[in-house]
Amino acid sequence: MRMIVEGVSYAYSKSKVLKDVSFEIGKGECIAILGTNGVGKSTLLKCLNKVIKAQSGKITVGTTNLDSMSGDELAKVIGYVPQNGSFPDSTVFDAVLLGRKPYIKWDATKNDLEIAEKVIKSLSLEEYAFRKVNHMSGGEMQKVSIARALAQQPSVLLFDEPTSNLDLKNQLEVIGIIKDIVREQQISAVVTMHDLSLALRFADKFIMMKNGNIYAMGGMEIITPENILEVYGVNVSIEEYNGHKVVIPN
Ligand SMILES: Nc1ncnc2c1ncn2[C@@H]1O[C@H](COP(=O)(O)OP(=O)(O)OP(=O)(O)O)[C@@H](O)[C@H]1O
Repeated sequence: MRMIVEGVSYAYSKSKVLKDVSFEIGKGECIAILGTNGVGKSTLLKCLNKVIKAQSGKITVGTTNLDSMSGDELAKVIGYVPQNGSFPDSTVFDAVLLGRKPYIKWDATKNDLEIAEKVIKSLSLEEYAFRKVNHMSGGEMQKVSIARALAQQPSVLLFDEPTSNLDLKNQLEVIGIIKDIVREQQISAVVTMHDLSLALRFADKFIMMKNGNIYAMGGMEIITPENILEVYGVNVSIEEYNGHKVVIPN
């Protein structure tokens, strides 16, 4: 479903973090949100999921304004994977099944259990399924968080640095899975990222943030040494290697 973000602003007490941010995400699109530490990427994701309420602006998914949705309605439409997700004291299977909560009326149905099982398999978490989630490593927990959001089957997925705790193989695997799901199910994903080369492999669109606003937005063509210097203050070269663009600090 299409998500339209119009003029979103947010301040924590007096410090303005987001200033009039507007953009759109189409079906089947992955957008990478880029920018320095503290620029407001996580704050933006939290506003998109109503974890915090934007002080001005409007966010619509399909034709529905987020403000008019109940908690369960919102959870069926938007899945959010925070930077450091927390879990109740449960097994991995039950933690993933929690993603089905907005759909469950009394007890989980066969369909809910099958969805949880399928998602666990797709993220290669089978061998952990009956382990306690709170006894897992940071990277394993990050995968469980992602699995829980996928089990929710939302139209828009929001990921806050989904690869920050993952090793190289898992980074590529998780990014690949997100991309495949977005394409196959024609949903949308908004992903904050620090690794520009990984973002270039993954995203269809990029938003570069600076000073609480969007500095540049568009396709791969906006990831230029000039924009990177302006946004991150670092001189880089962008080279092509094996068909992939990579960002190399000079
Ligand atoms: N709960 C809060 N109360 C007050 N200030 C906050 C709060 N959360 C974040 N901030 C401030 O808002 C600004 C934006 O934070 P945010 O977490 O959105 O940045 P970010 O771009 O996601 O950073 P990072 O890349 O380091 O994760 C920062 O200056 C941060 O210190």
